[in-house]
Amino acid sequence: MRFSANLGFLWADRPLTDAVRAAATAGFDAVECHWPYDTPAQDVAAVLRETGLPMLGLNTRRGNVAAGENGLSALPGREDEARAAIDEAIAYAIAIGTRNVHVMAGFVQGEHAQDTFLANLGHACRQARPEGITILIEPLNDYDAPGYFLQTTTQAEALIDQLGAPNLRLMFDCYHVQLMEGNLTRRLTRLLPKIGHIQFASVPDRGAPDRGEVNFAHVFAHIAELGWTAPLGAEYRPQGPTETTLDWLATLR
Ligand SMILES: O=C(O)[C@H](O)C(=O)CO
Ligand SMILES: [Mg+2]
Repeated sequence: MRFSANLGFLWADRPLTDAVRAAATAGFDAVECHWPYDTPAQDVAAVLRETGLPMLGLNTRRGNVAAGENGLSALPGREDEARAAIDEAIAYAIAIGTRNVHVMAGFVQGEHAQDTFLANLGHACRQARPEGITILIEPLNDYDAPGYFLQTTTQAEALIDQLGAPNLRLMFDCYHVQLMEGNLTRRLTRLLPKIGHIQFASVPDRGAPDRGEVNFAHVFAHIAELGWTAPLGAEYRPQGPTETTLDWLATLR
């Protein structure tokens, strides 16, 4: 199994460039991040060259974070901002060689939200495709992100089918999926052709994967049996310094 350190949570107390170095030292095979925009892309590109780690993915900006926003792309009336955030994310991804951009939907419900999300995703897929970039959508659980537009893999699958863009895929975060829908291994098997990236954390406390209600040794073995070889994203909140939470890296590899 290969693993990617999600630097939105792991080593989140360090500048992004130092966090990349820490992930390389700890033995990760790749990194991914949430919102890298405060760090110049050329600095990130340089540290990725230095360490040899790929940055697998990044997110579009959330909007007005102080006002509690968590993405713009399903918000009716905010299309210009949403598309600017998408274009910015794709440009940043190109600059650092990242192949996945997660387009964040936002807190909103309803039919207009669905139409808006589909239209903005269409824009994202069209912009990203010539660059070889995949657009990801990720269902978030309703306990941590109440009212988020995209909450289940069933909903994400319907959106992917409806848009029909070859470079639109599902970010399957085992943590969110277990909380909302469960049945992880059957769901991974069925959805595999539509999955662009897989993430994990213990459930329900979003800690390291060697605890909680999900047996990740079993889930990871199943993912390997399915033929998935890309690094899996460790997106958990370390309780204490990240280095002290990495025993699982040796045992689950
Ligand atoms: O929270 C998550 O699971 C995400 O992967 C993310 O990118 C930020 O919401
Ligand atoms: Mg996630």
